[in-house]
Amino acid sequence: MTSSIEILISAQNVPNYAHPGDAGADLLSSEDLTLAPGERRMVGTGVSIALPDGFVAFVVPRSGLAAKHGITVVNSPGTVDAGYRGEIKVILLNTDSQVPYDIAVGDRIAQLIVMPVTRAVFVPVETLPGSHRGDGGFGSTGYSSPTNGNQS
Ligand SMILES: O=c1ccn([C@H]2C[C@H](O)[C@@H](COP(=O)(O)OP(=O)(O)OP(=O)(O)O)O2)c(=O)[nH]1
Ligand SMILES: [Mg+2]
Repeated sequence: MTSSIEILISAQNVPNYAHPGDAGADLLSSEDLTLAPGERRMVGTGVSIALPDGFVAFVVPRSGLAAKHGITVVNSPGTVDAGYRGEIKVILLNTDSQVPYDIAVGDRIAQLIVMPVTRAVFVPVETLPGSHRGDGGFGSTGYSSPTNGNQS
């Protein structure tokens, strides 16, 4: 069962969840523009929100735009802090090297995911406690299926 919270919003177009249970509510462009091949642009949404303390909103790409047109969000996930009251902007990138992409007012350009967030109290120490993984990372476990014995 999906939980929900009320979020105060000031918006020309309120973000909408396309289906019950969707994690992302679609953000609409407040501008007409064309993204040239390879162009990066900060695009307005006309949306400002007042997130309750203890929540964050992430601006993330739409998979359809990415798969069909190579349009992505450069800083994905874009972080909207609880205290931010400005307009949510989407930093779009046209990754296609040849085809421009037209955006009209009202087009769904990205989606917003609201999540609870935990703040850390960082405690500096000389030595960290050990762990099974240790400092292995960046492909240390290999790439093929771990069941076929080939760890390369
Ligand atoms: O995709 C994004 C990312 C951020 N923001 C807004 C909300 C966020 O709270 C604020 C600052 O974002 P962030 O902390 O990622 O950017 P910064 O470069 O660290 O800026 P600042 O110094 O203002 O924190 O900008 C957006 O509207 N869209
Ligand atoms: Mg910041």
